[in-house]
Amino acid sequence: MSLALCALSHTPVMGVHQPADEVVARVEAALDDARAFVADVDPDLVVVFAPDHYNGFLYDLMPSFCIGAQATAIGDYGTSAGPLPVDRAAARSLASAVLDAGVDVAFSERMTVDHGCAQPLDLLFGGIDTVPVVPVFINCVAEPLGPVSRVRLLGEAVGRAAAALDRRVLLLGSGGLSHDPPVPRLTEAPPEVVERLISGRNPTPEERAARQDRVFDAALAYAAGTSDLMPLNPEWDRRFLEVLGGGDLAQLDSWSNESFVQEAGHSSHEVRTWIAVHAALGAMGPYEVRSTFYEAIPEWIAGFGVTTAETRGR
Ligand SMILES: O=C(O)CCc1cccc(O)c1O
Ligand SMILES: [Fe+2]
Repeated sequence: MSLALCALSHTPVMGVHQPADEVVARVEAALDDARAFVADVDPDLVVVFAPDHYNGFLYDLMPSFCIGAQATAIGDYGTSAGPLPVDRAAARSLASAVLDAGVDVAFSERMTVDHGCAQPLDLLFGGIDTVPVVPVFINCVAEPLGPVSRVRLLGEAVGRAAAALDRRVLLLGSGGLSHDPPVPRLTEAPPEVVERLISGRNPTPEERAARQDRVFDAALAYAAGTSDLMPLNPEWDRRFLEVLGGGDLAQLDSWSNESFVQEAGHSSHEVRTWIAVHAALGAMGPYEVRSTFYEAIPEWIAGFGVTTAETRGR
């Protein structure tokens, strides 16, 4: 058995409105490093920890965490659509081990995932259907959210269970870092938007296009400096990455949910996926970061990071 880690930011604006050529080249080089790392690991199972943006998980029933045994990607923002090749037996075994460990993860035989899950698979594997996966949803946007300590415990439980599978497992995290894109919030949205957050599954193609265009327009304004979206916070991002690299993840338990929002924006909660993969890898002993990249990219509304890591000594 072996565990390896790759965590990366996602952003729907990638490839649509590009930053300067040299920024794109640096990101491409970081992704090349990550792809080489993943090719070397040659995983036969990818456990992908991903948030959702009111596509698969809405307020009709919002779990904190959910493991999928069957899952379909919606193909938003040009990411791959269709069924994920979920290893159902592995999904069941991870879910029961996590429940045994005292973390009340939800379980789905009809999970829907969006770009949060599909984009990292597209970027690293060239599609969503090239390697068996187990998707693990982590609620990162729909307040109220539990404390990050629970995400750490989820990650540790998944890591121990994944290590017991006797497979070459890649722990893949998707999201963050600091960013505050225009995602509506239940407590502030007008009634028709609230209704969409509760029961707006399967929008029409026109509704989906309008939503995506709003995000693209917001990115253009943000890059032009004419937006009132909160700025990225590269200092916060680097501090966060340093804690993860150091391996003492319990340090994050004192970071309040409010502090994430105030310092790094609402969607910085997406770093919950990074905490989970590092906790999962760390559950089997000390780890070493193999490559790390960070750049604040306003054009993509993203504190953009790419990290690879594996168990020390491997
Ligand atoms: O579609 C949405 O609701 C939000 C899209 C979105 C935009 C910028 C950065 C992200 O991480 C992200 O997910
Ligand atoms: Fe996101």
